Amino acid sequence: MKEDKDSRWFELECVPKNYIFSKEERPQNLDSPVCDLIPVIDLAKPKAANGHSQPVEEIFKASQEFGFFQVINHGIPEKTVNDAMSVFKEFFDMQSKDVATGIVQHKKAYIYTSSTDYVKDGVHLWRENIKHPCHPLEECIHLWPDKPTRYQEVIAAYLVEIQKLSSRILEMICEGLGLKQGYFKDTSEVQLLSSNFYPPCPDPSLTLGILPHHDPSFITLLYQGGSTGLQVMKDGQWVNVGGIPNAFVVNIGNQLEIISNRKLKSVKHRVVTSTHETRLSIATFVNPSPDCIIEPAKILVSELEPSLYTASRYKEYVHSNKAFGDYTSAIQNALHSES
Ligand SMILES: O=C(O)CCC(=O)C(=O)O
Ligand SMILES: [Fe+2]
Repeated sequence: MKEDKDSRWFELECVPKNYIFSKEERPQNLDSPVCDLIPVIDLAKPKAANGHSQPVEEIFKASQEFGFFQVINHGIPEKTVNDAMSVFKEFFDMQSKDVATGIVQHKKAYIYTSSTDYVKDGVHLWRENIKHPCHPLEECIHLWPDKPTRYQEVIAAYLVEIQKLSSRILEMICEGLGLKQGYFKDTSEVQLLSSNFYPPCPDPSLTLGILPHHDPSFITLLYQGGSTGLQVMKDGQWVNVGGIPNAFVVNIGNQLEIISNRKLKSVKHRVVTSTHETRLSIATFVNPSPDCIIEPAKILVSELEPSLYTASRYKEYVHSNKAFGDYTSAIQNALHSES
């Protein structure tokens, strides 16, 4: 660590031992190119004269093949997104200056974890994170951080837009699957926000920003600015997702894989670090409501295509899979344990 007491945990010349993953878990081939096969879908494309509109078909194909796609011309104002990014930047900057900051803050209904959060066999991720529930929005807002002072207002505005965009995308997925319109309407909400700050790392070949995982959501909408670092598993290889400013990365989560009876894929992904780039991301999880029973849609099950999953209540699924990591219960119960 530098002598300067204002220096932050990542301002180092070498990676400390407790951030080094085992040889098997370390990323390899960090220099591989961006995978330009992951579709970038223009949501402003005109509707086709008959049949499905073009985005519906593109979204469906991408969700089958990659479980991931990016959307552009999505209608969320640039200012709303930029404001949210700058609030998170300020939030993470403030954490390092706040002497009272513990390793984990579980204040009100948000959970901040610093870089010294053991994730795997005593190894830390190269990141800081904040998570909080978002639904119902009016009940959640005042439980979020109140510093920076704009946090609650700016993030609420961002989530209103994300809710609209995610409903639109889910409707297109419905159409692609042949489910009736509004299939997800009353059972899906933007339930959880998780923002990550991944600073530059002296040796990215030793560290990870986030472990390989599947999302426990219907869909996840991720804003990553123009930065790189997100990798997706494709045919047994990690491939890089390109950084496109103003685009949202959308991925299919486990619950939609179940409902679609595996027509759509929930695909493993992770984040690797960079020597020179700071990555700031905002992930928003569109999840089923806690009491929703998740099972393959009846019309997608037949004698030829039998159900591949048994029904389970979403909240039970979340608890038994520790879907949101060590703080799963705290997150699920956040609204009822205000302190
Ligand atoms: O921070 C990122 O870019 C990835 C986040 C992610 O995959 C998640 O939170 O599930
Ligand atoms: Fe994820």
